[in-house]
Amino acid sequence: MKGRPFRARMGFALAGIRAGWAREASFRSQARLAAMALLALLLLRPAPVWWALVAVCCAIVLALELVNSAMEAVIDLLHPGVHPSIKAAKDMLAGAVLVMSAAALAVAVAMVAASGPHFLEEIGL
Ligand SMILES: Nc1ncnc2c1ncn2[C@@H]1O[C@H](COP(=O)(O)OP(=O)(O)OP(=O)(O)O)[C@@H](O)[C@H]1O
Repeated sequence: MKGRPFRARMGFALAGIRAGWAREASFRSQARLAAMALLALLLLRPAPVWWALVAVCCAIVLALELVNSAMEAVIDLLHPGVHPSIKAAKDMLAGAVLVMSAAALAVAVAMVAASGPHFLEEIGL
């Protein structure tokens, strides 16, 4: 299975994103929030650094969500039963997504605070 051509590996990665979308409601919710962030960027048109910051935050949250789902799937396959260590592992994975989501929210608030006044001025308010 190793050493496949780049095109095939890209296909696997896209299939992974499609699987995350199809199987995980939380991935779909985070993807919708990322789309709203893009809309806010298009409306507010802040400095380029904000585009980069928001893009990196959205990408990390979505990537963590995929890692979370992948780990959960493997854990459930390897050990279908209930176990306190599995609870700890799954809760830590969820915690990782929460930590990054909080950071992304902070960046979004800072971006709106920084570029909101300029936007209101532009539209005459
Ligand atoms: N096999 C298990 N053993 C022990 N605790 C588990 C196990 N599976 C899930 N849990 C715990 O039960 C709680 C709910 O987990 P569950 O996976 O149902 O919901 P979730 O974390 O919201 O995931 P999802 O996003 O897939 O709905 C969590 O605290 C989780 O750690």
